[in-house]
Amino acid sequence: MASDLQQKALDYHRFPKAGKLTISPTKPMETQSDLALAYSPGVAHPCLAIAEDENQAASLTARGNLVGVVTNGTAVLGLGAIGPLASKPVMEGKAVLFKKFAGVDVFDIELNERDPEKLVDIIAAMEPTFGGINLEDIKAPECFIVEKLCRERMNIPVFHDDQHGTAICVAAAVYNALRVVGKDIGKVKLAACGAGAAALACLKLLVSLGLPKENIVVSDIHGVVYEGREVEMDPYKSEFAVDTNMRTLSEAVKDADIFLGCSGPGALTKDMVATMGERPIILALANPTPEILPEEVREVRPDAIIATGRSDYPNQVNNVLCFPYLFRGALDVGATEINEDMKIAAVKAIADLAQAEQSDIVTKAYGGAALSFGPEYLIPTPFDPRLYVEVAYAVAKAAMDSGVAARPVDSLELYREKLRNFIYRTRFVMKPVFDKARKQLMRVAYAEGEDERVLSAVQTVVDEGLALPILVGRRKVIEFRIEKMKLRLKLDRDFQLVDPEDDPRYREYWQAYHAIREREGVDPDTARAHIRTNTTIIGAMMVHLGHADALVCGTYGKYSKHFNRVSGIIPLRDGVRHASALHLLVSNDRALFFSDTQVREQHTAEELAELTILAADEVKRFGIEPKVALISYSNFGSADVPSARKAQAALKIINRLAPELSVEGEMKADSALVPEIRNTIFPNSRMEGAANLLIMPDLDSANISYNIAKSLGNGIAVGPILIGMSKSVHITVPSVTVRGLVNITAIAAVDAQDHQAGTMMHGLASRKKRIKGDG
Ligand SMILES: NC(=O)C1=CN([C@@H]2O[C@H](COP(=O)(O)OP(=O)(O)OC[C@H]3O[C@@H](n4cnc5c(N)ncnc54)[C@H](OP(=O)(O)O)[C@@H]3O)[C@@H](O)[C@H]2O)C=CC1
Ligand SMILES: CC(=O)C(=O)O
Ligand SMILES: [Mg+2]
Repeated sequence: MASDLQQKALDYHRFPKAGKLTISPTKPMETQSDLALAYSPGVAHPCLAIAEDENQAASLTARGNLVGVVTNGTAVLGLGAIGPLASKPVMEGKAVLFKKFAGVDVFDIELNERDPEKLVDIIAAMEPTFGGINLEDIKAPECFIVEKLCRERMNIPVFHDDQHGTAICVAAAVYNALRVVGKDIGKVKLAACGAGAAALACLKLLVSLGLPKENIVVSDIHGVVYEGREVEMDPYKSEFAVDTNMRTLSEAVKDADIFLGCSGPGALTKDMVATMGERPIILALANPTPEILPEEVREVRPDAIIATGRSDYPNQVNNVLCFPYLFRGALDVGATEINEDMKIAAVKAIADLAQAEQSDIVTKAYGGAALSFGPEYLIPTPFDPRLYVEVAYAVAKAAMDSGVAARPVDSLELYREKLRNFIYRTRFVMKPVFDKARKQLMRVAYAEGEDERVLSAVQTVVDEGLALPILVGRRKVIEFRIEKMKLRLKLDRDFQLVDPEDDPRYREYWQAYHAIREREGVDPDTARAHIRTNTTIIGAMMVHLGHADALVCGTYGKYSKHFNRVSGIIPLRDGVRHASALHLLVSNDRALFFSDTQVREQHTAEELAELTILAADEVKRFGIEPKVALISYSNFGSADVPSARKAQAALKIINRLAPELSVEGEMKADSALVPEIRNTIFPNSRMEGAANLLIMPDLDSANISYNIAKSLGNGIAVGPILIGMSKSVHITVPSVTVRGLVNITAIAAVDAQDHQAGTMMHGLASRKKRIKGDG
């Protein structure tokens, strides 16, 4: 297992390109004119503007979003002083986390310098380069000096992540854990193992939150840090020295309510844990190997609440929950430092997220109800997209309130909106769907099982544990292509096969198919021929007969043909008149849904209203609150054209059937997407902010606008998602990519789960019944 991880980690870093980072330009450099602007002579102008007013650097260069992750490699994770070069993978890792989780750019700087004062000189000299400095893995006590002097000398945030990032997450976890066990922070006893950067900062923050200092006993490698100790002491440790006869960690741990480990592997034993107080809280945070493993704790103390720094156990208390978002907030308002108010704001935001009542949207975003506040969920998971919004917002606000924001935002509400937009990029957009798909594996049939894109996608589906694939296709062809493509797929282990040329269910399928379609001109011979030759029909029959939970088809041929075949077998959902298709486009700053992009050429007002409600339900599956705009050539009655009248009528029906929906119209696309434009012409819009679901008047406009948006931007397309069917059937398009097939598989799987559980969103039938009931 360990060597498997080792090999995987080495391969991950080595291939396809060495390391984890690259630099990519944000401006075009295609023409001579670009060259003249980016470099000499044009570049002189931004230089002179900054020489005149240094604040201009924030808008003329990347500095305002650039953080230096700086180390000297003296306390690299729990690996010790392995040196600056060996620390580089960790620093590149931090850089990737900054970028992926919070859009912050990072240069990782590994310095060959152990002398704290010289280190400060080097770091301070880099101030013109950066908007902030994240000190990393510099050992105590030098790190305290480095941080203090840098903060004094520099006018940008300097933050030692191992101290304060860890402390913020620990404080949030302890605060929540105490709530779970019903203990008072003012009365608990804490034993700390490790008296370095992380441990001492955690203790300071906990004391400032009300944990009495006299209730804390700290140990390091030499045992308890007591008053009068002379071995390996420094002023920072001395602050926590207590007047006690205890000399060992075992003595300190006895009857303690909390163990805080920021030391090294295996420092806490089962025997020690056995002596702790009732319902002990154990934070074993050394990385990569904690002070004790959760399973060892459970052997002796099943009543314990356990957190580690690792991602493979529940309750990952790791500074990754904090540093990307804290810097996001600080940079966005040009904070000159990170002060106590900003840290406390981050603690509160993180703690509140785990405790927050989860709306059905958030529950869906986490793939079901599993994550509810309690012993196994004290603190949000690192992939929780809400961290980005809530922590950055809280920190930016605290910076502004405490007067350290050099560039305060005009409106905190608009700022929050901007943060929300960031997280809805594909990684986050698809994640809730992927998580839910993994929870209960569905059997997904692929009608074009011989297609190489399908085979590649199925490899990913198997690797990521998203579904149980069933390939429809000829055995020989599939086996040959798997071999040729060097895939690792194995029949029966990884996927099931339905071979149209040789399947024992042939007779059952054609007879059932004939029974469905005998009054539509399908005689037994035609039924036999269809089942022998048409894989979409086979796939749809599998779903109909319960041999598969979902169908994915459409990698070749016309959408309408696939749709006609599928809809001849799988009826519409109760209360739905017509199926429709939804496309999602995820760009850098937003997730935008378009409907109906594939199915019907024209819609009546009633049909438009119904497809809007169904599409909005689908949007909620992504954990996104739909904001719907009915798009037209006309802006709120500015033109008397049929599409405008249709949208106006549809809006009335939607308001009656789904009064809770945030929907407006009719409006032009720019009014929908740019609230400032809409507000000047129609200030009383019921839908606030930018729309994320665009309902187009007809198929042409939906498909054309979606394709233009897709081609112009660098957005990632998801879909089409077929909505309105009574079972999970999804028809993709011939241009689909492998990633697109993986995405639609997860969507089909989740759709199938909801159909099986009967948890499709409110639906039209129940809405219509309710309206009738209301009279
Ligand atoms: N989960 C998280 O988010 C984070 C976890 N950490 C982890 O915390 C640990 C310490 O990091 P950091 O504070 O930056 O490093 P420092 O080098 O500043 O401090 C390490 C401290 O741990 C003590 N220590 C080491 N091994 C043992 C042991 N076996 N028993 C008792 N004490 C021990 C050292 O004692 P002495 O002074 O006597 O050498 C020192 O006091 C690392 O494992 C790191 O991975 C750190 C930051 C964040
Ligand atoms: C997480 C981290 O920063 C550490 O273990 O050092
Ligand atoms: Mg660290």
